[in-house]
Amino acid sequence: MTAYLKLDHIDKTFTRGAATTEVLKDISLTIDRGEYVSIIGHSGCGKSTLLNIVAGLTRATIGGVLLEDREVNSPGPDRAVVFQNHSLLPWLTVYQNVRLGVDKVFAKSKSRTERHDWTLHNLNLVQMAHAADKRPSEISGGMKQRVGIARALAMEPKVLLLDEPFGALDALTRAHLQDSVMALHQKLNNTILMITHDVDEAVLLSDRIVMMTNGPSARIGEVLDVPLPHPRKRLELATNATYLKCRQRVLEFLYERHRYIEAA
Ligand SMILES: Nc1ncnc2c1ncn2[C@@H]1O[C@H](COP(=O)(O)OP(=O)(O)OP(=O)(O)O)[C@@H](O)[C@H]1O
Repeated sequence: MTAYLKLDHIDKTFTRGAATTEVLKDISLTIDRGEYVSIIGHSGCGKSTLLNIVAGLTRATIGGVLLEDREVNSPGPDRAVVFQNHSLLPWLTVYQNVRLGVDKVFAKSKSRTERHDWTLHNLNLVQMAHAADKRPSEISGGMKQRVGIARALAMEPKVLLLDEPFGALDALTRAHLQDSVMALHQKLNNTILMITHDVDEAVLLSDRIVMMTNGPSARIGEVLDVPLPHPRKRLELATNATYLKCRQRVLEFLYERHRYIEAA
């Protein structure tokens, strides 16, 4: 069986003038359809660079990405990205922000009425249909992230790329949104690749956690399976032995074996 998403021997070197920095070294990973995979690692190790390569926003120096056996060379609606800072267009309403993507992707395959219904359907999925006519400045940070997720889902991507989607939110809003993303994953069974700094978030949400070593020349240090059945409930997991073991394993990797050393 071929991999759904394959990161194949990726190296990435940035060059500025005479200076070159090798950020990623020989990254290989395969992700199955419907899997939720998180990438965790210290600041600056190259997580966003890797996600951008999968998104097609940055080219790998060596190696590449295959999605259903097709090489990824540019951005496309089959790989929708949700960034830490929502990136909604401020002059458009919530509805229009989602509709814009829907019109772009489904201009030929859906009628106007279908595109309207599909936009509302996706706003409903993230419980934001009630704010359809509001502008981004009129809604909270958590709500903006929900709209960003609706916009991404509305493109029916093969892979959803989440770049620290909860990073800018307060703890409670973050927990609510994590629960929503878990519920959406249960319902839609989408394939998700997420970057996070947060160990609990990684264990709570993921089927597998990819741990990166520190840069430069960051590699995949370890991949951990999280064998907890879905749906998961955060309160029950707090005392679950498997959860605690996974959490401990990631903490050991990050804070013992691959401690972050501040540049001098
Ligand atoms: N366009 C670029 N040109 C040169 N260097 C870059 C470029 N983009 C990223 N880098 C460098 O690559 C390294 C990895 O950056 P990246 O943002 O991918 O790390 P990260 O793990 O996502 O960090 P954080 O967790 O802090 O967001 C950093 O040293 C960064 O300075």
